[in-house]
Amino acid sequence: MPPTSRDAVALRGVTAGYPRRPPALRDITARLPRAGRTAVVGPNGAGKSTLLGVVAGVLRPTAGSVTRHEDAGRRPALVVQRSAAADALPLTVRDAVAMGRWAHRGPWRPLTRQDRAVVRDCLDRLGLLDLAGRQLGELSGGQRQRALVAQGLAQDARLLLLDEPAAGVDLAATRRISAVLADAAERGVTVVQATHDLDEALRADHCLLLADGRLLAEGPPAAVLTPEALARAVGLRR
Ligand SMILES: Nc1ncnc2c1ncn2[C@@H]1O[C@H](COP(=O)(O)OP(=O)(O)OP(=O)(O)O)[C@@H](O)[C@H]1O
Repeated sequence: MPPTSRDAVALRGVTAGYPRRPPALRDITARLPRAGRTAVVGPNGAGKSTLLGVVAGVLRPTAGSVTRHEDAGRRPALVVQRSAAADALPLTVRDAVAMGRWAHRGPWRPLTRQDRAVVRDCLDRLGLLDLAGRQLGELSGGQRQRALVAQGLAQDARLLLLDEPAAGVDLAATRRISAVLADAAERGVTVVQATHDLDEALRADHCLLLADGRLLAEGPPAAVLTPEALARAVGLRR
């Protein structure tokens, strides 16, 4: 089904990539349905992170267009995988989540009572209240990952983009993140997540399957993630 204005985001013929490299995405036409969860699936190097960057507006396509239909002046929230730079900063978990509110207040502005309530709620939803005073750099990988998801949630964006939010996270935390994202979608947020977890992808409302920078299939996850399509994606079948 081609993209329509009822979708949160429409990509049309998008080609994008990095300087002096062949395109990481080639001629992608796809839709991201509003107030639902979209899973972006594909092998390493398929272009999932690049697609999230293009949708977030941090990477400009070299051809084609990305239309975000429900921005209304609000920036999308992009949750990337943990970075060494963020880990090195002297931040508590609460500080890191509070930075999510900068999207509303501007950097370094004092938080309002409402901001603090949002931060507390996001910490609670990710099971981080007990860790709120700890330094981000002291957390385990999975705990830090939850803190980054909480920071994304605190931005209160209409469009929440997450790059493998459950990478390196244990089963209980994976379920918690999944439930938090489902809840956000029910509240009207358009949630898009890159994932290698096929069970998680099957819980989404919509799925994009990428391989080698191209869109192999798009639609309901169960229809997209067939054994044949997955074999094609990893190059086991033409
Ligand atoms: N900053 C960058 N500079 C140059 N090339 C990059 C950069 N980031 C990604 N690439 C290249 O773009 C292609 C797509 O990478 P991308 O990170 O989007 O894939 P992915 O599907 O997210 O992979 P993974 O599952 O490993 O996270 C790869 O060939 C990769 O080497």
